Amino acid sequence: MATTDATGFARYAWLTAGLSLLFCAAFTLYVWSEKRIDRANDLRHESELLSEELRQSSDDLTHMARSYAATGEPAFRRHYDTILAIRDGRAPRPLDYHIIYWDLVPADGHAPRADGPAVPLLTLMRQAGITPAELALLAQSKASSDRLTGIEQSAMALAAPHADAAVRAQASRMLNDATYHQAKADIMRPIMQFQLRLEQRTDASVRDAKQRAVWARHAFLLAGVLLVTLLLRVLWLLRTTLGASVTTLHASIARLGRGDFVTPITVEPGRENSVQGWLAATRAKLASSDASRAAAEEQVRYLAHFDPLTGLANSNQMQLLARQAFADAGRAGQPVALLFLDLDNFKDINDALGHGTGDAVLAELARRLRAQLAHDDVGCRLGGDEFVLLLRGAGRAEAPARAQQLLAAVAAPCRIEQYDLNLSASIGIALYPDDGTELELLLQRADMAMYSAKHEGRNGYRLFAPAMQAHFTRQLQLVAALRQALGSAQLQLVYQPQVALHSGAVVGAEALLRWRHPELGEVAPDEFIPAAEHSGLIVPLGAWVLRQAVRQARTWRDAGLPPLTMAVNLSAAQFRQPGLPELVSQVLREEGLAPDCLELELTEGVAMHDPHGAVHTMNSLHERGVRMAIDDFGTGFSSLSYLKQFKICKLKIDRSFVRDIGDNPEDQAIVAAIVSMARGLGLSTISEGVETEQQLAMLREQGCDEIQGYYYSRPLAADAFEAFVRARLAAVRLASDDGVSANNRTQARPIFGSARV
Ligand SMILES: Nc1nc2c(ncn2[C@@H]2O[C@@H]3COP(=O)(O)O[C@H]4[C@@H](O)[C@H](n5cnc6c(=O)[nH]c(N)nc65)O[C@@H]4COP(=O)(O)O[C@H]3[C@H]2O)c(=O)[nH]1
Repeated sequence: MATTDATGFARYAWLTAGLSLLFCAAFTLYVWSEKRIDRANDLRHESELLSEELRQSSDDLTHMARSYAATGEPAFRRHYDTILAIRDGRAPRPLDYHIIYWDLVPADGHAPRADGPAVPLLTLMRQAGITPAELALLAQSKASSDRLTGIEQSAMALAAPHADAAVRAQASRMLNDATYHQAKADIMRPIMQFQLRLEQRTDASVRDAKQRAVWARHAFLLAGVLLVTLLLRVLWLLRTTLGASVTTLHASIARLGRGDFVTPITVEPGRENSVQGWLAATRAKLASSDASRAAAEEQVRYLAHFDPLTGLANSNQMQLLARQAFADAGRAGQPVALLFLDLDNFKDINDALGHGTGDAVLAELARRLRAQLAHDDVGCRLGGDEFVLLLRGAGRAEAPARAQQLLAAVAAPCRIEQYDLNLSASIGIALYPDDGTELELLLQRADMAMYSAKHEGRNGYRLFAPAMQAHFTRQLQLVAALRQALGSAQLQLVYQPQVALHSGAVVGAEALLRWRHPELGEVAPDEFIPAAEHSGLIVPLGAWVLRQAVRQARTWRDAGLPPLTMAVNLSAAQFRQPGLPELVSQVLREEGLAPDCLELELTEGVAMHDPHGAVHTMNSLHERGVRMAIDDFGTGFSSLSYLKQFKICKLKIDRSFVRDIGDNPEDQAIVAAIVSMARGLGLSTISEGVETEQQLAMLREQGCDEIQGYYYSRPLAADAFEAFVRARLAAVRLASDDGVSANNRTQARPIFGSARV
């Protein structure tokens, strides 16, 4: 509708402009017509004056001639000549001189007016716009008058100043006889005819002009009325398009210009689609975007201090709140417990159920934690599944109980979406002021304590102890030294034989890493492997081990040793590397070893941490012909369904079940179950940590396939291992030559079993 109004408005505006032009044209025509009337009248008047001048000059000449004839007064004769000279253009024409000559002749005889140009009367007549026919009449009259001047001149010649009375009387008769009168009449007749014609012609043109003026006036009036009507229409349309008066509109725009989006702009009903309506809508939008901007700013302010997922304070805000809490506690002489809480196995939830569920778990966890906090305690989310809680007034006596409450709250049954989850957390506690007065230090120490809690089985809490600090310092020291040691002679591999129970032959070797540091001395793998895993160094370190072990296997094969399987430990971080299968293939290719000579050992925990990913990686390695074994089997929580899917060939029974197998029926039962299950799944078994003959006998009884342990040999340097294998081979051959089982011969006397390398 507004568009229609605007179009109508434009159309009417153009129409109005056109009509205005028409109005002006009509007005101009009217004025022009009126001027034409005036001009015609002026011309008539001027022409009449000129014709009158001709007649009057003739009369004046007659008077002068008669007066001179009667009186002989020379002045009359002079006047006569002057009139004639002016009429013929020989003397200057006095300014404003028309027909009256007498008023130019005052008593003193001086001319009263200034002189103008000398122009003959006929020339003036010609210039006055008189038609040729009319001019011919005046010329005829002028010619008659000129002829009469001949009679007059003759009469005046007779009446010289000293002429006698009879001569003068004769001269006067010449100027009054019938001939003279006839001549005079010849002058007047054409003038009369001229005046008649002039009258008729002028009347006609005046009539014409009047007629035109009437038309023009009517057109002008009509255009005026129409213009006013159109103007009113245009104004109405303008008002409709604007939707309000110009003043109201101006006020509305001025308000918006000032940034006032709050005061509403009123719109008359039905005028929503007008300029005022649009302004009102724009104001509403601006007001709403203003409100959105304010809300966004508020949100930004909120996000600067709070975690949007849980509504808890973020680390920025925690700094402020912690400083406040420590300052208050410092003044009051009270303790503050800083609890560092980390969900156990949260990564599994995220990986298995997705990040959306993970977020829901974190939100639920935050809700539970908040419910446990006193009003002046502080709850923060540092990021991920890490939370920090500041408990005011909680010292060494109270903090453990509070931590226990929090752990219980976390462990309460939890249903997120369709999942029933068992949540647990590990908490590290650092106390203000005992463990530090600075937030940074307390956080670091609580973090250490939390890691200790994780290390010791999770779902628990630990108070910070200085020993932890020593442990972490040692870990840092080891990591730094290990980084230096990478690729140097400090690192060596040793190889522990793996013996087939049924033949007593060495069928494989497990590669084990050794580190001798020039200052730290021999560092145990149980110490430096976790440090390497923690720091990520295990990835390059593991790659180095893999290449060294594969190279050694190839060297032994080239040296003529019987086929052996080289077992290499894979850490969790290595196993998670997306390029692991490619790396393994590359190393085998470059070192020239058949893939089935390599066996990668993966702990049960690592495999079950992300079973989906493990299946994928194992499939890829299996396709490349590489063998896989599960290390430390029995200590984790393998799901049988996954075990079925894993492309493995061997289970390595953990040494904790072997240690007491001779005396402990439970261990015997476990080992029997593992062996039987492995057979069921088509897997072989190897027992580690076999040290005694009794253990060996029990394992043979249970049907275990292979043995690894000090009973046969400690891990050996490469050349010692080679010697071991050759010696064992010779012993086995000798035994078979004697017809005695190699097992019977060798089991009682392990070879190279004396020194740990
Ligand atoms: N008490 C006893 N122990 C025996 C016996 N036979 C062998 N052992 C020890 O048991 C460990 C077997 O290795 P693991 O279970 O893979 O456990 C290994 C493995 O998890 C890790 N590790 C060692 N080398 C590497 C490596 O190159 N890469 C990775 N990722 N981990 C390694 O360090 C752990 C400890 O290695 P080591 O100290 O070499 O300890 C070795 C070995 O010396 C025995 O009869 N009695």
